Amino acid sequence: MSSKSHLKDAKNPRFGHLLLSTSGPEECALTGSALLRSSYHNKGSAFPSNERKDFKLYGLLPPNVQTLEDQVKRAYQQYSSRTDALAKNTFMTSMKEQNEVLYYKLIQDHLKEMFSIIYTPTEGEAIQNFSRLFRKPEGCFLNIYDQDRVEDNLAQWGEPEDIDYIVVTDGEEILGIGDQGVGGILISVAKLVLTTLCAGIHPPRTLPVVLDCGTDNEHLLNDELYLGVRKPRVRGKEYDDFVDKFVQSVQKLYPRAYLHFEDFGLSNARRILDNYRPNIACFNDDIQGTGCITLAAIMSGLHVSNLKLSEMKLVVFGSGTAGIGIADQVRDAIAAESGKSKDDAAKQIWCVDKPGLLLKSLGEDLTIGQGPFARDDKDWQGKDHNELLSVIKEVKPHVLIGTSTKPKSFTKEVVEEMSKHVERPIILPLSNPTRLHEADPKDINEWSKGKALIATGSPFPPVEYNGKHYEVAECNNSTAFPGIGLGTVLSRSKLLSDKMLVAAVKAIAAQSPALKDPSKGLVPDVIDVREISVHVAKAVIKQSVEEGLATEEGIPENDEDLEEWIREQMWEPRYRPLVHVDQEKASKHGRGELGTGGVAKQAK
Ligand SMILES: NC(=O)C1=CN([C@@H]2O[C@H](COP(=O)(O)OP(=O)(O)OC[C@H]3O[C@@H](n4cnc5c(N)ncnc54)[C@H](O)[C@@H]3O)[C@@H](O)[C@H]2O)C=CC1
Ligand SMILES: CC(=O)C(=O)O
Repeated sequence: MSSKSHLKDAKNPRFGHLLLSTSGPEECALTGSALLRSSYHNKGSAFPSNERKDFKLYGLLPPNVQTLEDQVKRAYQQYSSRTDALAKNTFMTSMKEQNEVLYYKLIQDHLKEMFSIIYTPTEGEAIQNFSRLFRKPEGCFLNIYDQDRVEDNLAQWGEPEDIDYIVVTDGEEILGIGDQGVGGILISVAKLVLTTLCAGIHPPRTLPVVLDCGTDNEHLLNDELYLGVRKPRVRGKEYDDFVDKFVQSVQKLYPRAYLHFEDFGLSNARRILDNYRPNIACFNDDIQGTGCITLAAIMSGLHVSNLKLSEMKLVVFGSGTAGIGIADQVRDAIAAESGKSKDDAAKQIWCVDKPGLLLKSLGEDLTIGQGPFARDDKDWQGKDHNELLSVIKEVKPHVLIGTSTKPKSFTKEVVEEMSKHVERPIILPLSNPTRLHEADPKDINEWSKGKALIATGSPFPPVEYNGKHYEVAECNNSTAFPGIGLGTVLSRSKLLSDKMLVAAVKAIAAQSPALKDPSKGLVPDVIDVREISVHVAKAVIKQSVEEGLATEEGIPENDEDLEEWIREQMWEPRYRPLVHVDQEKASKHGRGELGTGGVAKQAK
């Protein structure tokens, strides 16, 4: 377990109200080797001599004092010596356990290169191998067979004001690789790493959680080293009670925390979101985050094609959590832009899944999310609706989205058919990991003769046609959820409303490089994501204030001040001076990690 600091609210001289502290000294009661083992406070070879003296570190470190930059240089050499992606990922996990500031600084300085290592696709591999690679636990493990302990287990992470952001998964539908049981904890960890990297959410104020409900993954059930509950997944009332117990405990213990649901299975994701959204500030990334980033990509593609949302026709291939999340977001945006009813707006969207086009006659086989998009059977009588290609021929869509996990399903024929009817087909194969993409952007580009506007779920290199280069944007919810979370956390919004999400989409779309140059990405590049997050957070905060949902009192009214206020509260990886406090003072803060360790309240 690494220790965490208690970041106190501080007065900002300029605005005169409370801010999360990002500067100034941090209090720490740990000394000697306990301090070196605290990943949040550890500076390793960068401890300055005064801190070596005050914190009893002499003799525990080699004599030369290094800068963070020196450390990054050394760590990057070590990272580069690992030859395969998974080995690089495990190296980074160890680095995080040893020194969080160095970990975040190393990634920040090599963001483009390391993003796919610490996130999809390589994190997917790490999750699949969780029980084999396991060395040190991170996060909160809650067990459906131990429901009475949920509140106590969660209470170990601090006092009511200590936690801002929780990511929780039940591990059922991870990153396109299905049920990973308890290994899902690593997606909660990875998404929180992104909130820090991309939006400056303070690492010690976050909490990754897995709800271990068993697994239906036979491979894991038969693996003698599997670390989770080795039983089939619990479903039905017992599952719902468990989720509810968790949510109620979070509300009781950490009433300020924003709850991010991640990678729940198809049958639960939407139900859970619909259930809690009216009452607490919560978010489902696969539904809403994916919906937001994809709508932003569509909006910038439509801008290039000079087309209005209300004229656009969209086919979604793979109508599960992400596909329907996108369909919802697009439908709502069409309705808002055109004044159409949601039902009429839904008529611009055709959803395809395993049985082919979703038709009303599928009845109870349709999920609650799919229902509103199912088409009248009579409109398709005598027409082939079983294959994607025939649906494309009939509908002649402007936009095709893949969230099916079916690789190579956007065939040459499909892409050629789309290109026949539309000047600039917008084609977004979003399934992760890379091997599951519905098509390779290089092929889409060739088959459409350079006309397609493409974005993908995982990173791809630029493509070329007739000597011209086209950037392939990564359309991944990682560009959306950190800024949405930052805005909701900073405004202490009671809820995350639809309008706050729309505001976020507009803020992302407005920053899309393709607006200025159509050969550039349809959504902003990850390298710019911190800046994008400031704009997204600003839009979210303003909307929250407008709807009377924000409870933070000191939000500046004017745009420039608001931006500065946001930036000042974003955590950055740099060493802050440490001030030694005694155990007695530390325990007043309620976080045991300020003490010498071994206290029940000691956090991660
Ligand atoms: N780029 C991004 O930001 C995101 C990408 N994704 C990716 O989208 C994919 C789907 O994720 P979820 O929606 O969470 O999974 P899901 O399991 O909820 O949905 C997948 C859907 O595809 C359907 N499907 C499977 N095989 C099919 C086939 N042969 N033809 C037509 N439909 C088929 C399934 O029946 C299901 O409805 C994953 O690969 C995931 O990594 C998900 C969220 C965000
Ligand atoms: C990106 C993401 O959330 C997924 O692939 O599921």
